[in-house]
Amino acid sequence: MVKIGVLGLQGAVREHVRSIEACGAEAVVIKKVEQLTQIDGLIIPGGESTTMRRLMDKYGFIEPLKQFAGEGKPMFGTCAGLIILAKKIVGYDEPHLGLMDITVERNSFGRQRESFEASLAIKGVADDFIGVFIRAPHIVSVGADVDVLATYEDRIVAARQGQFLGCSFHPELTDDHRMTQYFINMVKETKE
Ligand SMILES: NC(=O)CC[C@H](N)C(=O)O
Repeated sequence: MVKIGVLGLQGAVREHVRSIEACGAEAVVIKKVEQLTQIDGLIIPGGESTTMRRLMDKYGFIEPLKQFAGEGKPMFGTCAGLIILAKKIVGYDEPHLGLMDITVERNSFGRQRESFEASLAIKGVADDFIGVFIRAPHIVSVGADVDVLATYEDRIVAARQGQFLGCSFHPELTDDHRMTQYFINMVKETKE
């Protein structure tokens, strides 16, 4: 069985654990760098990217996570986690992990739409996936190696670049676990 880590510093950690377990995989909440050796893939959850970054610095996660990626291990960033993975963030000089070749914009769906749900067609996942968006970022542009998986109102909201998967919405907050399953399949394929 593959072991999927969920970065457990801040945000929707338990919800991802529940979704991973619903898919029949083992979930490990990652609170210490040493735990990274136990897992085959990592989910960086939604929450608040600036707070998460502060805790990543405090607990020394930045370099070890870059190394984890360097080993080819799959990583999935959802919402704030997507911002953490991105190479560029609109309005900021420096990225966080800077691993996935995308530019993201934070809180980009406007104040009046702080949170909403939308039905999405996600390539390789589902034609009718309910995406829960909470102060969500969107992907402004992608590099040549990045596959756009879903758009909403002409904005990119899910993408994949080889070992990296990212989405603007929270795929762990409903009982539809197909997006989580898609990531688990990426992890299985990498492990084989
Ligand atoms: N639901 C979320 O993860 C929101 C992301 C948050 N707006 C941020 O910029 O980090």
